[in-house]
Amino acid sequence: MAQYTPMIQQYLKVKEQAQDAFLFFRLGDFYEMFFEDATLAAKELEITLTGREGGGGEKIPMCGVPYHSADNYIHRLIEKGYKVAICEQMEDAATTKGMVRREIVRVITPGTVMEGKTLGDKSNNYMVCLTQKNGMIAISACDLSTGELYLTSALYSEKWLKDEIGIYEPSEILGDTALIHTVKSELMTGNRPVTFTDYEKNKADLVIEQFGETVWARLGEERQHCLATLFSYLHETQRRSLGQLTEVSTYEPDNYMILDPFTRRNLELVETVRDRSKKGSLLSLIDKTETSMGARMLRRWIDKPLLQKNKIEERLDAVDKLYHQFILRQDIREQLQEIYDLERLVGRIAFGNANGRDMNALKVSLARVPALIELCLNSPSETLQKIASSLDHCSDLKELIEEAIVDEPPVSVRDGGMIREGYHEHLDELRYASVNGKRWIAELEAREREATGIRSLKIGYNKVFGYYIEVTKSNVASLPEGRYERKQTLANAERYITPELKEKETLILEAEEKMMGLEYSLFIELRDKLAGEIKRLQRLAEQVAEIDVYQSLATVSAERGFVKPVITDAFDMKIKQGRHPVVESVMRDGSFMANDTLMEQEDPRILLITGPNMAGKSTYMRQVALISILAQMGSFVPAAQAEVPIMDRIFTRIGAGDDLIGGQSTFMVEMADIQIMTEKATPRSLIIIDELGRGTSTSEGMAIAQAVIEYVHDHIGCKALVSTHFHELSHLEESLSSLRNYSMAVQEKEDEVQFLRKLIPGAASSSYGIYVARLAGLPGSIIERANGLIHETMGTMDKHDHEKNAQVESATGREQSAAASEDNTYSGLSSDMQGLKADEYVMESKVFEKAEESAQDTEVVQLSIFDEEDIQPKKKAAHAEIDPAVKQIIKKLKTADLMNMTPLEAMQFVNELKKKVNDL
Ligand SMILES: Nc1ncnc2c1ncn2[C@@H]1O[C@H](COP(=O)(O)OP(=O)(O)OP(=O)(O)O)[C@@H](O)[C@H]1O
Repeated sequence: MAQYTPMIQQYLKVKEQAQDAFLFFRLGDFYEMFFEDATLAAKELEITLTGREGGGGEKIPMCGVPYHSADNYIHRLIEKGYKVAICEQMEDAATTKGMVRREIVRVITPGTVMEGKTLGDKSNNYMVCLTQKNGMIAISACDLSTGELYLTSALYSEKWLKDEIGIYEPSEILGDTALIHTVKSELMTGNRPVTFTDYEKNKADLVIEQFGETVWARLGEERQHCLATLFSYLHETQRRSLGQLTEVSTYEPDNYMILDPFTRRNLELVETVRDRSKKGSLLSLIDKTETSMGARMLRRWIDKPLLQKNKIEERLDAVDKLYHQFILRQDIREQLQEIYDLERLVGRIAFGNANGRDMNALKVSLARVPALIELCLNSPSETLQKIASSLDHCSDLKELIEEAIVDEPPVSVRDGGMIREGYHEHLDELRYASVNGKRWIAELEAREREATGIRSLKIGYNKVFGYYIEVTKSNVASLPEGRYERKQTLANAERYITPELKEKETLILEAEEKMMGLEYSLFIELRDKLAGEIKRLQRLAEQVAEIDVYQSLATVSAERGFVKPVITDAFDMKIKQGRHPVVESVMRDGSFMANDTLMEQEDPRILLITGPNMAGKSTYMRQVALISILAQMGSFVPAAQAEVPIMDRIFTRIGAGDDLIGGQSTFMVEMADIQIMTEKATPRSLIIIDELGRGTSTSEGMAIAQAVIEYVHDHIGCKALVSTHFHELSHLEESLSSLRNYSMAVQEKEDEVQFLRKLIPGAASSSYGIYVARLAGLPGSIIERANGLIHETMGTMDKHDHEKNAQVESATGREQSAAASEDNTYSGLSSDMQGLKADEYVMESKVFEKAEESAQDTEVVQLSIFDEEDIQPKKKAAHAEIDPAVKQIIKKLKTADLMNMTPLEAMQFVNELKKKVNDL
């Protein structure tokens, strides 16, 4: 340390307090960065890296950004997930002897950013804090820019933790090291990077100071601990009081329908699976809100559909009343259009970084409130009337701003020009002095021109010399001697001052300085006054948001022909002519095929849907889920008629290959999810499984699919929609009393297949995979070859007449090998195993209920081999001895009781064996 200059020493001392952040160190008009900060910032911000003598001989890496354009650079770093600590000069450099004191005044982090582009137009920016205590996990989520603060807790469950965090899509997560470690690898959040901070300090007194003893005492211990941790961090980074956090909204996780991150994503509730864009999601379809706080509230409603019938009905009633009132909706929208983002405006006022323009935006917004109240009071909706009659006009606050702030104030709050004339007497006097002084100067210019006869003489001003008289060089000789004191020589001109000019200058500058100081303090006084009324303003923002959401839902429902659902406490779901709102919206008018849904306690409770690829199975299943979600959030639904029971959870397992996360295979993820489903689903849940078991071999996949369906049927007893490409599973209809086969209708004409997109009773007869492959434009040679293979298989199957095999065989190469082998037993397959070290071994296991011939329980093992070149099974020479290791594995498989294993166990067992075969 000693080798460095005092300034660098000071830098290093401050930097110790902000080790995980870039330190923006104020030096005059610049924020400078040094050492590693400088090297990295130069790279990230694409600015020049220089060096500075800092003592110790070597040059210290340095880079800097101008104070006036720092915001832009700060936000670029924040967007990349970094933190930025702002270190300011705490003393006036001009009047301080020695080193100016410097301190960190705020640490801006991705979760605490209050301004700038980083905050998307409408969406929230949450920071989430995770803690655990007494076997409970607590989560608090805070958006400093809007003043929202949510708090909840539950018994320790990793699944719940991930589900809940997924809803907030936080940009920053802090708290308990172990919990952070748990969520870090698998977090399903939006496109933004997430910043993680292990943070375990906590300060209860900060929370008590913020919300009072009573609120504190009402919180459970684990929640207290969580808030105390969050506030400790906020205090450390923001270093000021957080007036915008006026309330803590606690909630119980089981008050809302549970939608895990996979389900939210699969159903494309807020963004699409393909490119994670908002466009194409359910939210973007139903978002006709006019205000940002309305848009955020709508998003919260989608994230957390309600479970209480009366609350849902209250919302539905408001939508219903507006649905039928086109003109009223228009009028309400017109008022809302003029209302700015109240939550963020108010947030900035409380935080202390609102400027004159923010004040005026608030004023303009408040001006719309009386008309909005009037409209709602006269609406036929009791809910809207209720909101309107409790709505606070805040017109006193509007008047305050109106009296104080000019119509077009500047951005900066320090340069004056904000306060209206007549607002403050002394300010007016100072202004008069300054204006008079300037007028005097203008007159002086005219007088000097006349006295000297120099027409081009002018009076100018700069920061260094103040006011001066400027004369071009060619006219200097005409100046009278003695009166002018030369101050500056330019290429073509000379600049002079006179004692008279300097005297006036002092008066003007003093008045201006005082004026700016006074304006600033008047502005702060007004801002503080408004900040003191923040609760009223926040309540107003929330009520405006709610009105906005109702008009949005009503507008969409009317535009898209949605109907009011009947919410029931019963079990049955009855949808007539249901539609997928988003798929329908992108289709030409009328071409979407509506389908009914009927699911009852007894029969049918589970719909097993077969049908070719592209037939519309996924669309159908998703539409049922979306209708439920829309209904429970209080919206109309895309159907001709709908009776919707309240669901506690929608669970979807859609086997798309795009959900590879954390290095797990799709199949592993699928199985882990199914395991959670078996644990969590209740009779009031809706389960949607699309193409279960696709990620593994046919026989395994089908065995698992069957076992899962049986489990859902016998042990969970909830509604389920299951689509499968295993047509063989349709036999389940015979053994499971509440399961019915359905399929998506197709029409065959000669060589053509037409998808009718109609759900019909009964299983599909064919999968038309090859037809779809042709539609997708696969080369003719491949299509021909595939057709050939199918026929070959069919021929072999006929020959063997293996009724039991009909369950497992499909047109893939693997199965052909097994079917074509002489016998599906150990000895029959043995010949295939010889000399195939270089080939891929694929092993499949299948348990048949009963071997018909032997009339006793038997396990049949199939081992088949692919040749890598053409994925075509090849029979190999049958002489050599079987490898003992292979024998062992086969034995193990033969004795394994696969059917009595849980799906996860079965999968692990088979994977283990596969690995052994591969290791041979
Ligand atoms: N009810 C419908 N009316 C009109 N078009 C539909 C309907 N349902 C689906 N489609 C169209 O068919 C396409 C395929 O639908 P979907 O993905 O649901 O089929 P799928 O049977 O699940 O196919 P796969 O098994 O290949 O996933 C959709 O993208 C949509 O354009």
